[in-house]
Amino acid sequence: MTKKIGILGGTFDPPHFGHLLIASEVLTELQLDEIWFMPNQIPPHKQDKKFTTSEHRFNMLKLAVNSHEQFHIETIELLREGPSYTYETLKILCEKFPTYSFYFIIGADMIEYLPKWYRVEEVVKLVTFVGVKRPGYLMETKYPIIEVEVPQFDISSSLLREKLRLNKNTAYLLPEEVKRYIEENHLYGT
Ligand SMILES: Nc1ncnc2c1ncn2[C@@H]1O[C@H](COP(=O)(O)OP(=O)(O)OP(=O)(O)O)[C@@H](O)[C@H]1O
Ligand SMILES: O=C(O)c1ccc[n+]([C@@H]2O[C@H](COP(=O)([O-])O)[C@@H](O)[C@H]2O)c1
Repeated sequence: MTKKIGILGGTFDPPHFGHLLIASEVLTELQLDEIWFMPNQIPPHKQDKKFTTSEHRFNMLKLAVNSHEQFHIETIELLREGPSYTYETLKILCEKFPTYSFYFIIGADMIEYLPKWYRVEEVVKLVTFVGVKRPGYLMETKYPIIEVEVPQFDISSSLLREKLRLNKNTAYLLPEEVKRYIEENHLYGT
């Protein structure tokens, strides 16, 4: 069976409504069958930073995507040790699902960073990149990208980590279930 799959790769530390918004908009605009949220083990470009454990990031993502029947989690990168190079991942997924077409969703910050991706020239042959705007970043790139217009939402995991650390209001920025999980597990200084 052929399927059109959108992949949203990320660190999801924590997942927020910006992630869910772009996934939902791309799903409907491109008439995809499913979105696979794909948390990485070690983001290739942030190898020197510290992250919340894979287990907590996975659990939070599960709570975030639970209520949407076309949203799924792909754990391939979480199960692989070392930096999660997208090229390595996509090679495996394309072999495993030869009849699927993959659409890799990235925000404008990542579009700027694409020239530094490991074997990006090969990556563009494996997937269609779908770019979405993000406040403060340009959409310009020499790589082939489909742009999907989404309402811009100036929110990031870094902003949320900071707000949670300072015990500031996070209502309407992330799902309540995720917020509850963060508090119960005392993540981000809560
Ligand atoms: N508010 C947003 N608008 C558009 N794209 C977004 C938004 N938030 C995240 N993305 C995109 O989602 C993907 C995964 O992002 P990631 O999990 O790293 O979250 P982040 O908010 O960018 O995190 P951090 O602040 O820690 O860098 C990336 O392609 C990123 O560009
Ligand atoms: O493969 C690479 O070289 C590469 C470099 C930077 C980012 N990525 C991937 O791009 C996605 C978004 O990254 P991030 O850091 O915003 O979570 C995520 O799936 C990363 O693994 C991939």
